[in-house]
Amino acid sequence: MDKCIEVKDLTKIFEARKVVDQLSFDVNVGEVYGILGHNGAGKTTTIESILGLNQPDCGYALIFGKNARNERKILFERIGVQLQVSYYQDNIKVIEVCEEIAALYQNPADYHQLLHQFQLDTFKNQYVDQLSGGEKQKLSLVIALIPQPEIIFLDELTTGLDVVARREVWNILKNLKEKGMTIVLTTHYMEEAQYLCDRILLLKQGKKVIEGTVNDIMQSGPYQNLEEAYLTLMEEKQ
Ligand SMILES: Nc1ncnc2c1ncn2[C@@H]1O[C@H](COP(=O)(O)OP(=O)(O)OP(=O)(O)O)[C@@H](O)[C@H]1O
Repeated sequence: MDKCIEVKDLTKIFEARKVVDQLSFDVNVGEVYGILGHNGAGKTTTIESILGLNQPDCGYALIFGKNARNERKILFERIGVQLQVSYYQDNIKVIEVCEEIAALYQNPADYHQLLHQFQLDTFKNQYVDQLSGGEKQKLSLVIALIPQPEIIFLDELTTGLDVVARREVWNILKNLKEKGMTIVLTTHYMEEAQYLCDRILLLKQGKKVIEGTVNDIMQSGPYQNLEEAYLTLMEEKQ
């Protein structure tokens, strides 16, 4: 299997505390890879290191064999990103954000179609800061998909979505996976991880607890479901 992301001994220190601690893992092309862990486990920091948004103190992270800090321009066209906190210009409308983002890429997706797919048609002329939390989440996924990326990074994408919207997003992500897209996501929803992820990494205080398919993780103990496995494994590794 071809790997498109390689993380090796990644360590990030904030204020003398290792929030990511010698973390190593690979993501294969076409895989949905989920990073799970309690609040503050280091999930976002790991993604930010991979994306070159922070400088690791030790180790490295590569996308398509390249360091995102040094080769941002080359990687830019190939990656879509949705982060937990998105900043938009003041007084900008949904359609204007999409136009601006699309203008940055050589071969952007048809954002009208994406807005339609995410049922955001009716909000095209609404100001972004007037959108509900869930609508903003959906817009952030539209924006991540505009580059027609090969890999998308989704940081708690479905947090704040209602049950129906969450399932719609799951189906969209399944379709993207079927078309060969690689997806790296973080989530606090076990059901979501179980439904979407080919492999899962459990992270605790920046360290790998276990990595594998849902089946691998379930078979690592006498667990009834993924949530029980998660709670037990996270508890054990004190
Ligand atoms: N710029 C920073 N300066 C200092 N500490 C930071 C900084 N960024 C993150 N941290 C700390 O690093 C730890 C890991 O944060 P991170 O955002 O990666 O966690 P997370 O697993 O994504 O959590 P959550 O599930 O709550 O989103 C936290 O304790 C956080 O307070």
